[in-house]
Amino acid sequence: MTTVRKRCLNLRLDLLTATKRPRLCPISDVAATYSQGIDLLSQHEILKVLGRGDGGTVNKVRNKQTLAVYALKIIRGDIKSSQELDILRRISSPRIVHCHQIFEKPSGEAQILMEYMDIGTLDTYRKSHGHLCEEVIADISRQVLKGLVYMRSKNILHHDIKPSNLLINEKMEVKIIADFGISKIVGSGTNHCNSFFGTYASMSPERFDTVKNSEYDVYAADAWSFGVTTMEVYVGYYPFLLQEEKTAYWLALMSAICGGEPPCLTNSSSTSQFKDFINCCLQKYPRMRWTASQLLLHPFVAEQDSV
Ligand SMILES: Nc1ncnc2c1ncn2[C@@H]1O[C@H](COP(=O)(O)OP(=O)(O)OP(=O)(O)O)[C@@H](O)[C@H]1O
Repeated sequence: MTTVRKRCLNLRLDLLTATKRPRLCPISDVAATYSQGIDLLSQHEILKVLGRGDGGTVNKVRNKQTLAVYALKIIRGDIKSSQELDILRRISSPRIVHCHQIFEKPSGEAQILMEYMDIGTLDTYRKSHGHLCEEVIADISRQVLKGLVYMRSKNILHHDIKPSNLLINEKMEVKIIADFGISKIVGSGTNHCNSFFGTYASMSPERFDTVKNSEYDVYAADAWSFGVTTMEVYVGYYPFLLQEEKTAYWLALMSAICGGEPPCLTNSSSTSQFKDFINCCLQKYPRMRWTASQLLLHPFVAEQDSV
């Protein structure tokens, strides 16, 4: 059996039907407008396909009249879509990829017109730029944490924070991708941790524990995923050492996340502040883990944001 470092991407536990959908809270403000019966695809020229996810396809498009460039996500009608749209309607933050318009077809297809993030995902940015220094990581962290704090203020869990769900534009603004087919709106009476959507690799230990997880602050899961993301972007690989098991890969991943000690920065070139910051994110027990608001006050992030 070889020990390997392996990124587990896009693996989803197929428990959709076994999980109760959360009750929706009243929508307090509307960020995206509804396109009044106008098919957004017909108003735009497709320039290229930016990517394909579980929920649909994202295209780079240009408005035929204004020539403005956007990202247009086309979602097949499925169980995830309506909640994704509910969440999109709740959010408006400079730290979340902005959604301009939504159009729903009677067939169930939804079209979401978003701001175009020209640099791409943090994952591709890191791969093309090689090692990112602590200063850059601190700047990225600060922006993502502000996004998480905002989401919390709207009672939204992301549940899939990872490098490929963070987008960057040429101004080096980092925004959380509106991949909210996985996210949850927190209402009462629902166990939000008892949900295995999302990428295994970014899941916090308590999300694997269906017995105890209702005892914890559900938002702690996003802080953990943020910590794993930050460490991965810095060291350049997924930070858990996994025993490769051909028959039960997800069990190996679960045992690494739940059974072992959380990863930490051991290299002498990292500052003690950064090591401590990672340590605060990757606390195995959610009650010990810092919240996004607390992490924003950590010296690793706060000292460059003191104005
Ligand atoms: N606003 C945007 N600007 C630029 N590129 C985008 C934008 N939104 C998405 N993309 C690109 O499209 C890809 C697919 O995005 P999408 O949200 O559909 O799927 P995903 O998050 O990769 O997968 P899944 O939905 O299965 O989690 C992204 O990885 C990114 O490269």
